[in-house]
Formats: sequence, C-alpha cells, structure tokens
Amino acid sequence: MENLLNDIILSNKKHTANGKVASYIPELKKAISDDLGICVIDKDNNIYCAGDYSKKFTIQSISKTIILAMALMDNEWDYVFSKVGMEPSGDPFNSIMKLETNDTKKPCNPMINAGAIVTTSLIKGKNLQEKEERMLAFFRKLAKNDTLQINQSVYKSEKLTGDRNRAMGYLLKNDGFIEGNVEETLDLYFKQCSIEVDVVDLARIGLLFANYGIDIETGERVISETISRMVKTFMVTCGMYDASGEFALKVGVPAKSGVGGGIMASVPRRMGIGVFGPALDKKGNSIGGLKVLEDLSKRLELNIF
Ligand SMILES: NC(=O)CC[C@H](N)C(=O)O
Repeated sequence: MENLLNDIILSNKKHTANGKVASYIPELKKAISDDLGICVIDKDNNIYCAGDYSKKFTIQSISKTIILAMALMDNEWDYVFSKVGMEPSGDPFNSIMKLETNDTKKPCNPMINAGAIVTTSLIKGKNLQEKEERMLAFFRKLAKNDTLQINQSVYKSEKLTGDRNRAMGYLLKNDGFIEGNVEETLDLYFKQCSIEVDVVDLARIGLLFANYGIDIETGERVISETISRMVKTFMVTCGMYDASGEFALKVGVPAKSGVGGGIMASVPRRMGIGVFGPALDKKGNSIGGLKVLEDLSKRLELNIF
C-alpha cells in the first residue's frame, strides 16, 4: 500500500502546477503550492502515508461535515432541515444568489457557506466560549487528537476579510434562518474553518464516518448510524461544491474539500482518506488531490456505485 501511495503522489505532483493556492483569505497565500500528501487509515486501523503528509493546514470547509453532525446531535432533525435544505446548489461554495432567488430563500444544503453558517448557528452552548469549547472538543474526539487547535492567524485573517460570509449571515438572519447573534455565529464559523489538521486527522475522521460512527479502536459509538449516513450522503451530493457530480462519476466516494487544500474521503466500511494539496482548481478543490483520489479509487476499486 505504501508503494502504491508513493507512486500515486509522485505521478500526480505535476498537476499542482495547474492550480493556485487560495488568496481571498490572505493567510492562506503562505501555503506551498506543490505540496501533495495523503494518509489512508483502513478498517483494521493500519495507517499508510505518502508525500507531504506531515504538513499542517486549516480544515476550512471540511469542518462543515462535522458541524452538520453536531447540529443534528444538538437539535431535532426537522428543525435543522427547516433552516437548511437537502439539495445540491450547483453554484460556487460562497454563492449568495439562491438566498434571493429560491422560493423559500433557504440555503440549499449544509456543505456550502450559507448552509454551514446556519448549521453553525444551531450549535448549543450558553455563550460563545462554551460553544467554541464544545466544538473543539468534538473535533478532537473525532480526530482522536487532543492537540487540535485553532490557527489564530488564519482565523483573524478570515474574520477581517470575510465580508461575503458576513453579508450572507445578515441576510439569513433577516429571513429567519439564523436566530441569535450573527457576529457570534460568524465568529464560530471562522474559528471552525481555522482548525489546524493534517492528513492523518482527516483520514481518522473519514474512517469514523466510514464506520457509521463507531470508533474502530474502542468500539465506542461517537455519532449515530443515521447521522453518519446523512453526512456521507451530503458529501456525495454536495461535498465538492459545483464539481460534486463530476467527482461522483470519476471517483465515486463520499468526500469533502476545503480551500486550505484538504480533502477528506470516507469509503463506507473500508477506509478513511485524507489528502492535502493547497493548489486549487477554479472551483476551489485541490487540483492534485482530485487526481490522487481518482487514481486511488481506480487502483483499489473504491467506487461505491
Ligand atoms: N470552501 C471553503 O473551504 C470555504 C471556507 C472558508 N472559510 C470560507 O468561508 O470562505
């Protein structure tokens, strides 16, 4: 397996030259654009890594899967889905358009920014500090890594420049999809996006969803089977934004990307995969990461369809 991963990383490294690191969050510009790394953790808990697997990066939109799980654990499901939809948007991840043109004005799904701002607002806690503590504790539990932290520079950078997300937050509040304080919700959203991880953390979280919410080492149920299923389903239909259809055809596994360059994939009953390559394509997905997953899916016959 290690040889296979090394081969796949080496043969796909060239694709990183065709992408660009995200620059709309100024701190993300510091990433090294030809980095490419992978970690696979299988259902027997074997860990395989290759390439730039020890690099740290911010989780960004991959956090949307975890926040969705948390929102569904904290609230009645009907209530959650009265505030956020279940359909792919077909628009870029930061699009604001359908908040006006949709009949209901409801954000299409929890994997785009507007929908994730809503799920973030549903996290329980008596104040922002308690919500942040609960959130970080949950991320650490899923990754089985107590050292996970918020990257303060990225958080501040995004808070300072995140006016598009801020605009969506106020629109959502105006239309009744967010209750409570918008700035606090946005603060928690920017913080969750700025949690620093590596590909091993992503593979670990992917494996938990792949194993229907049960920790394979301890047998502990961390997330219910139904919520794990819902999260993976959203990953298939909306996880790669407006490239989700093409990804489902070419790779065929539930996956979620982030503009930090990470992709988390979750192959039901088989493995969790973390990939990192900060050079992104035009839709905001890791350009090398997509190729790596495409090759891996072919070589190991991972396609679930
Ligand atoms: N696609 C992403 O990873 C987007 C997350 C980023 N923090 C944003 O809100 O713009």
